[in-house]
Amino acid sequence: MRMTANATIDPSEVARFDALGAQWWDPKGKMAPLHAINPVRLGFVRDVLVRHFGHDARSLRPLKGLRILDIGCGGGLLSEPLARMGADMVGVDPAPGNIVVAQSHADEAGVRVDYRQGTAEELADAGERFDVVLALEVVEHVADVGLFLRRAGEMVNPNGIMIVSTLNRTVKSFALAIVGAEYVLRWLPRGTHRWDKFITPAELEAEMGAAGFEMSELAGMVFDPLRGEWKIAADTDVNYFLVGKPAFHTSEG
Ligand SMILES: C[S@@+](CC[C@H](N)C(=O)[O-])C[C@H]1O[C@@H](n2cnc3c(N)ncnc32)[C@H](O)[C@@H]1O
Repeated sequence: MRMTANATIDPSEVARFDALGAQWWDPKGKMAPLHAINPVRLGFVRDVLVRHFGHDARSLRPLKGLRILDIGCGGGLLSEPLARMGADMVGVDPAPGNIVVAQSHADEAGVRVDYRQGTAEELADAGERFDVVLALEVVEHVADVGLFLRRAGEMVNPNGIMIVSTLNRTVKSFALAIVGAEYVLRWLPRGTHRWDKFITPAELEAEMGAAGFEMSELAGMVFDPLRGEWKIAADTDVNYFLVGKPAFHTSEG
């Protein structure tokens, strides 16, 4: 496997994702939790973007006209549906196996996504610019969160937006995301997450600030056991989203 040596890369993390292959798109496989949260997070991303850019939420292609970068795109679980919503999608991931899976799935589905094997840093160095930069469920797997966000942030247009989702570092997240999800329910393979790499919203906001972004929205995502589904909520104790706008350009979308 060829992998780019890079400051934000934790090679053992990337190797684990690289080995997933067909598991990426199996809703009952190792990535089942991502499939379970996908409708809710796609709805959240769509709503944030429609509001920010003043698009028509009822349109069949509400993201038309937006160039979006999905950093750490994995098998393409986000890139593909966002492309269906009309976005001009670029998906980047350092794991070559992920890009092979994502590309062949998109080809079979007839969806156009520009997938690239590489890192945020490489795209930033190449001068790429986007209306939207997404890093969903990625920062807890990178080697240097501050550097990752700075390089990702460089690619956001002045009127653009960055959305990051991750896991909070709380007693509750240790109980639910590590003990519950990996050991009791076995939703995820053991060792998928390291609790010490989780980041609190205040820490993430500070890192985003250092990258030149101010927080415009903080939202939690929780599992509703009565309905058996995930939903957006004020509770950020375990899973959460942080939306940031370039700090020097705050008033309009
Ligand atoms: C939990 S998966 C999330 C995949 C996708 N974002 C999603 O939510 O469906 C984490 C992904 O981040 C990628 N990754 C790890 N370190 C990275 C880095 N430094 N830069 C970009 N992506 C990275 C992994 O290869 C993996 O595909």
